[in-house]
Amino acid sequence: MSSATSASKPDASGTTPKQLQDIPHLKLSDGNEIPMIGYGLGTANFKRGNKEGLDEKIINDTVTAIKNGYYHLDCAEAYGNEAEVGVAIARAGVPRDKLFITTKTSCNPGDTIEAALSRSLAKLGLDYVDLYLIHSPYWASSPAELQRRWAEMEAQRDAGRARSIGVSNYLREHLEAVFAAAPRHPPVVNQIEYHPYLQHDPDGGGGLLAYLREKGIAVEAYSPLTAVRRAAPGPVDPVYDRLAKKYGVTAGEVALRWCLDQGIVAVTTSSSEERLKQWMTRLPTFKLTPEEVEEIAEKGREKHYRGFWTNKFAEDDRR
Ligand SMILES: NC(=O)c1ccc[n+]([C@@H]2O[C@H](COP(=O)([O-])OP(=O)(O)OC[C@H]3O[C@@H](n4cnc5c(N)ncnc54)[C@H](O)[C@@H]3O)[C@@H](O)[C@H]2O)c1
Ligand SMILES: OCCc1c[nH]c2ccccc12
Repeated sequence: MSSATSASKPDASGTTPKQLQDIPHLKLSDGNEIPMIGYGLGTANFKRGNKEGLDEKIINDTVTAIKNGYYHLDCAEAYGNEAEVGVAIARAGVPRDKLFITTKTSCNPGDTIEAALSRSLAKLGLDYVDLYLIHSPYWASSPAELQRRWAEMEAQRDAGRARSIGVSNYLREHLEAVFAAAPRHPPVVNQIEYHPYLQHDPDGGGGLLAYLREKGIAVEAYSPLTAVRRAAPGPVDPVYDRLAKKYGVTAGEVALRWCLDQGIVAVTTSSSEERLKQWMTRLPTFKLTPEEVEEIAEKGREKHYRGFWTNKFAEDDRR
């Protein structure tokens, strides 16, 4: 099973806040380590339309995030901004081995994983990614297709072009299909929407979290701030507010800590430098007790909300 560590990544660039040393890392079942706060490029910063040329705002926001210690970047070919991220990585000047870069393949019909990863690496200006994910299982029409694609993912890990490989938005049934083929390199991560109003096991997910634990698959939570924003107001508000007051932080920081304190990586985002700084400096300074984690979970189970992979994506609420 993957486990949280406080392993630090000492930095040589001089741009890193001291607090980065305290951002926890999670040990994945393949032995690699992932920073438990990720900066997402898929909501506030995805590229709208088929715009030609580089979007300077995306580049600048990403440089700002990296310079504030967000060394784990969550990209995808579908976000249309890997070239901007590549420029930002080069401009930020942080050594490659200090960064943790994830991207995702859409598994478009007629495409191969090898070709998709080659395109992503070229845009990112990298020769490997730290984590390569299959963005969703919804392109597949049979278990055999999921198995064939997974074998292609394994080949990329063997080739050293993806240090770790995983999936996103997979339900238990999709993972069972992958495991039925006895993979040589099982998925080490499932990136899923996760917050108090979508805890999966009571959501028809068929014991997804328990299954992930059993298989040693780490959870990455995307949209961890849903209960303080898209789905607010709701039953967790008074608990978030009480704990925010207790720890001298914002409700958003309590929401992020709720993931970390369950050993779950939080993939969040913001284009506000002030907020990014606040998260990076304050998140390592407090911890929820197991009772507080459970209190939020219990209140969260009173409401259901899913923002992504419904028939309609969450409203565009870029901030
Ligand atoms: N794999 C997938 O299918 C998938 C789906 C959705 C998102 N993602 C990834 O996860 C990342 C994060 O997703 P998200 O944006 O939904 O995460 P999130 O829930 O953390 O929301 C982040 C947003 O909340 C805003 N915000 C932060 N603090 C706030 C506050 N106190 N009050 C109000 N608003 C506040 C931010 O400015 C930002 O726009 C994406 O960029 C993407 O990389 C992946
Ligand atoms: O991963 C976030 C959801 C998503 C899937 N495909 C996209 C394309 C653009 C922006 C977001 C998404």
